[in-house]
Amino acid sequence: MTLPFFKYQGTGNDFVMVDDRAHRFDETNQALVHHLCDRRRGIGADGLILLREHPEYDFEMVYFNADGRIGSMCGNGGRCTVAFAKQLGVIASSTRFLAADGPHEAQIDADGTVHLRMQDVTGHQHIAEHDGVFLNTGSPHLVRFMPASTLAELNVFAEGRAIRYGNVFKEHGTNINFVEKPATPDLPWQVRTYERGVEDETLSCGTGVTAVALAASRHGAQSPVRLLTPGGELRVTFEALPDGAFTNIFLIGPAQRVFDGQVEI
Ligand SMILES: N[C@H](CCC[C@H](N)C(=O)O)C(=O)O
Repeated sequence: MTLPFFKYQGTGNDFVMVDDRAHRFDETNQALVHHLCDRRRGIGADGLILLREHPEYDFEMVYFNADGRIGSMCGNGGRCTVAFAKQLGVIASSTRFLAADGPHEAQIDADGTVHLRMQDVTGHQHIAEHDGVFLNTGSPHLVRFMPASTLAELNVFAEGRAIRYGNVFKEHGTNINFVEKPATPDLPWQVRTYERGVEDETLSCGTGVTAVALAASRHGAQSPVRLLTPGGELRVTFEALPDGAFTNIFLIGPAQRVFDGQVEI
């Protein structure tokens, strides 16, 4: 059997996109998703996304990590799914869709930039053992602020892996974002992320930079926050509430179609 697919990327976080409006893809088939995301034996991607019809929303986004596990939100994937929905003619330039963490709104500018509204974020936790702040922006994230000029040389794979499989997080896992504050406020915050489910550093993580922007607001960052990942620049806007929660959170950045094809399954 052949499966038609599209390949998208957002700041270097790449996804296999499947038009599954008819709900034919078996979402319990972890081995198949894992195979399709394999960079040597399959198409290759950090994750796979199904675009499905939904009775109350423009569409539903069903996200899987490269290891085949389903369940949490993906910010870069969300922007790519919005661009994909536009390509398919499912939406025009604005939409309301459903993802794993609930409803999202989004808009696409004429230049392809997608503004994706994220869920409100209510709490954050200091994790002393890992010298970081933990928050959930649709997916779980630890944010660790690094001393100046140390991020470029950091072994994100080794450091991230030690935290992800350490006592605090080993059961459910977490994504880990290492951050460097800019030397002057007009420059972007630099971020490198170890991603759960890929179990490696990726070029960019959308829910990750969202978590970084919110955590950085306690270190002087003001909305809009510019964030530079190895795969490119993203922006996050938000409103901080007096009780410590955040609302009106938007992740803003590009989403590009790379190629499409058919794969044997
Ligand atoms: N790359 C994604 C994050 C996926 C989250 C996933 N790695 C997990 O929490 O299991 C993003 O752009 O938000």
